[in-house]
Amino acid sequence: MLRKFHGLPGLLAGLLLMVLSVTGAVLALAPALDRASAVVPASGDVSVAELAGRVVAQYPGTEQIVREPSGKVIVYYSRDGQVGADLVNPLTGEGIAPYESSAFFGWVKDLHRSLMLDDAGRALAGVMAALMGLLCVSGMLLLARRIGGWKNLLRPFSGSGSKRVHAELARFAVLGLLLSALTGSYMSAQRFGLLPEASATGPGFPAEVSGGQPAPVGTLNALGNVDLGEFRELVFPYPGDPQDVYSLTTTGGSGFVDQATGELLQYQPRSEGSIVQQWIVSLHTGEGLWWLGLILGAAALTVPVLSVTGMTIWWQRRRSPGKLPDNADASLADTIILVGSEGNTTWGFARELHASLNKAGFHVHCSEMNALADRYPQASRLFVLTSTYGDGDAPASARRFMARLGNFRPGKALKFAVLGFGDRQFSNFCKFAVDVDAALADKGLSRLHTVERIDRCSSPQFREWGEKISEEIGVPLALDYSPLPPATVELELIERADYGLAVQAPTSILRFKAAEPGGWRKYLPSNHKTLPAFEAGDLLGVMPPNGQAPRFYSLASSATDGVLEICVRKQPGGLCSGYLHELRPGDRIEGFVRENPDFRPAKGSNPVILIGAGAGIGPLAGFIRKNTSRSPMYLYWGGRSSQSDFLYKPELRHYLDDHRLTGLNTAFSRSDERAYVQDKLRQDESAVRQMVSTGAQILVCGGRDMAAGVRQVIDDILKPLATDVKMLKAQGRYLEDIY
Ligand SMILES: Cc1cc2nc3c(=O)[nH]c(=O)nc-3n(C[C@H](O)[C@H](O)[C@H](O)COP(=O)(O)O)c2cc1C
Repeated sequence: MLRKFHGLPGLLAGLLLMVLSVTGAVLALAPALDRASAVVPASGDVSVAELAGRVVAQYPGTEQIVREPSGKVIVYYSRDGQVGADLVNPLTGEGIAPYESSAFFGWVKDLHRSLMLDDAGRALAGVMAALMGLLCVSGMLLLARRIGGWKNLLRPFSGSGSKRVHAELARFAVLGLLLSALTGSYMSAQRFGLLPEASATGPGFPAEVSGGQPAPVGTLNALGNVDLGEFRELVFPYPGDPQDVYSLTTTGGSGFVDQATGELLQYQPRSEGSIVQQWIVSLHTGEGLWWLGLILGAAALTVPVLSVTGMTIWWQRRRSPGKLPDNADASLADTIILVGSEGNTTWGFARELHASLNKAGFHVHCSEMNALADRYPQASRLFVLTSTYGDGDAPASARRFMARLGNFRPGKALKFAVLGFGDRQFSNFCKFAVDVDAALADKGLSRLHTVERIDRCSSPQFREWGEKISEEIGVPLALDYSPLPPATVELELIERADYGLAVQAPTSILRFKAAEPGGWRKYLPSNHKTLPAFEAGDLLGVMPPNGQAPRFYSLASSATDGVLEICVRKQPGGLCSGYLHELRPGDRIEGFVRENPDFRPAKGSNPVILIGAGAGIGPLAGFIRKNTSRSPMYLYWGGRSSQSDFLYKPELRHYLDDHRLTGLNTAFSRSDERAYVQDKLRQDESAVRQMVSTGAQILVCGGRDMAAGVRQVIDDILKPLATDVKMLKAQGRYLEDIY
C-alpha cells in the first residue's frame, strides 16, 4: 500500500517536479551570486544615517535606498529629470554599477512559480509542492522499512542499479526537499487564501511633524540608531515639503523620521505573523541565507535523477514475474504465498499454486519474500516457495527475509509450509528453504506441512506436494506445471586452451561465437546471428545432451569482447563438464545467458580485491579485462602447479603491464611452496586490512571449500577493524560466486 502511495503520484508528477526542481536549483544560485557581488560591512560598522549621508553626497537626487537580504544596497535617484537605480558601496556611497534585475532569473522565477500559466500554473505548482512533501514522507517510511529501521539510515546500503541510486540520493536530499516542499506548499496555500496572510499594513502617517528646517540626513538621530544589518528601506521625503517625513523599514518594524528633529514617529514593530512569513520565504528561497540556498539547490538537482530512477523501478516492478492477476491485498488475504527466486523459475510454480488456490475460493496474496509484511491480519495459511543460491544462500528476492522476520508478528492461527527448489548436485541442497522452515518454527508458527525439496524443477514432485497440501487443507489442488525450457542460442566453439592435465585438474578456457545458420538461411540478412547481451560474471546455462536440466558456468567475458568465454574444470563423472571438454573448434552447443547482476565489481575508484581458485578465475579475469579505467584491482588466485594449470597466465601479465591489474598474487598447492590462496591473503594481512578500511570491495569465485577458507581468513584479518565478512556482505562489499 505504502509503495503504491509512493509510486503513483511520483509517476504522475515526475515531469512537472523535474521542471520545478531544476528551476528551483537555478534560483537557489541567486542568493549566493548576489551575496558574492555585495559589499557587506561587519555588524555595527555602518549606521543607516552614515549610509544615507554617504549616498546623498554621491547622489543628490536620492529618492529611496533599499538593502536586499543578500546585503546589496541599491539607490533609486533622479538626475536631470531622469530616474535611475545604481548598486552602491555602503562604505563609500559610491556607485558600483547600474542596477537591473536579471531578466534570466526573472524568467526562471516565473516558470518556477506558475509554469508560465498564471493562476492555474501557480495552483499546479502548489499541488506539486504538496505532492513532493508526500513523496518525501512516504519515501522515507519505505526506506526505513527496507533497511530495517531509522537507526540504519546512515549505514551503507547493499543492492545495485536504479534502486540503489534512488535510495542513496534520497537519503541525503530528503531533508532539503521536504523543507522546500513544506515551505512551498505554505506559500501557495497563503496565496490562494487557504491559510491567513500576515497583515502588511504599516503605521499610519504621523498626525504631527515639526515642519522645521530639514537637517542633513547623516545627522538624523533615529537613523543613527539603526545598524545597516537591520536596515531594509528608506524612502526620502518629497523635496521642498517640510511636512513630509522619511519612511524607514527595518527587519524589526517600520516607522517615520522627522526630517528636522530626526525623531522616530509612529514606530510599529513587525507582527509575529509577518516574521514567520518572512522566515518561510527565506527557508524556501535561501534569501538572506545563501548557504541554505545552495543546499536546497543541490537537493533539488537530485529530483530529475530520483524521478528517472523511480520510474525505472516502477517499470521493472510492473514487468517483474511477481505481478499476478487477482492478487488479493495482503491485509485481506486468507492465504499468503511468499516467493524466493533468483532466476525466476520458482515464480512459475508460485503462479500455479496461486491460481489453484484462487480457483478453490481462497483469497490469496503472493509477493516476494523480501516484501514480508509485519502482519497478515486475516491469514491462516502461509506458503513459502524458495530456491537456494550461492552456497546454500538466499536468492535475490529473499535476501532481506530473515532480517524482516524480526518484525513479523504472526497471528495464532497462521500455519506454514515451506517448499524448496534446488539442485541435488549442490551439497547444500535446498538449504535456504530448510533454514526458512526452521526460522518460522522458531518464531512460534506451527507447520501445515513439513519442508519438502524439489530437485531441478521436477513437475511430478511439485504435483505430489500439491496432493499432500490438498489433504492438509481439505480442498483438492491439481498442481500441473512444467517450466518452459529457456530460449537458447546456438554457440560455436572457436577456440580452446587446455590446462591442468598433468596435475589431475583438467581445465579448459572455451571461447564461443554465435553460430551462423546453415543452408540457404545464411543468406537472409535477418539470420545473421549475434551474441546475446551479457557481462562478465553472468551465467551461461548449457543444455547437456539427453535433455538433462541446464548446468551453469560463470562468464569470463562480456558481449562487447565479441566472444563468449567460459572456464570449465572437468568434474569426475560430470555429465556437462565432460560434454564441454569433448568439444572441438567448430562444434556447436545450445546455451542461454542468465543475468547475475549481484556479482560485479562496484563502479568508482575504491580498490577491488579479487580472490579465486581454479576455474573460478574465469569471471575475475573478465572483470580485469573490463577495468579500462585502471581502478586499483588486486588478484589472489590459487592453482595446483605454475607449469600446468596457471590459467590466463599470458593475459594476466599483459593486464599487469597495462595497469588494468594492479597486483597479482598466486599460490600453487603442488609446487615446492605448497600454498593456498588463503595463505597469500594472510601474508598480505595488513595490506588487505588497509584496503578494506579505505572502502575496498572483495569478490570471491570458486569452490565452496576455498570460499569458506577465505571467509575465515578475511574475518580474522578484519578483527582489528571491528567488522567482518557478514557486515561487508550486508554493505554489498563482499560478493561470492560459489559452486
Ligand atoms: C550459481 C548457482 C548456485 C546454486 N546454488 C544452489 C545451492 O547451493 N543449493 C541448491 O539446492 N541449489 C542451488 N542452485 C540451483 C537453484 O536453486 C535451482 O536452479 C532453482 O530451481 C533456481 O530457481 P530460481 O530460478 O527461481 O532462482 C544454484 C544455482 C545456481 C545457478
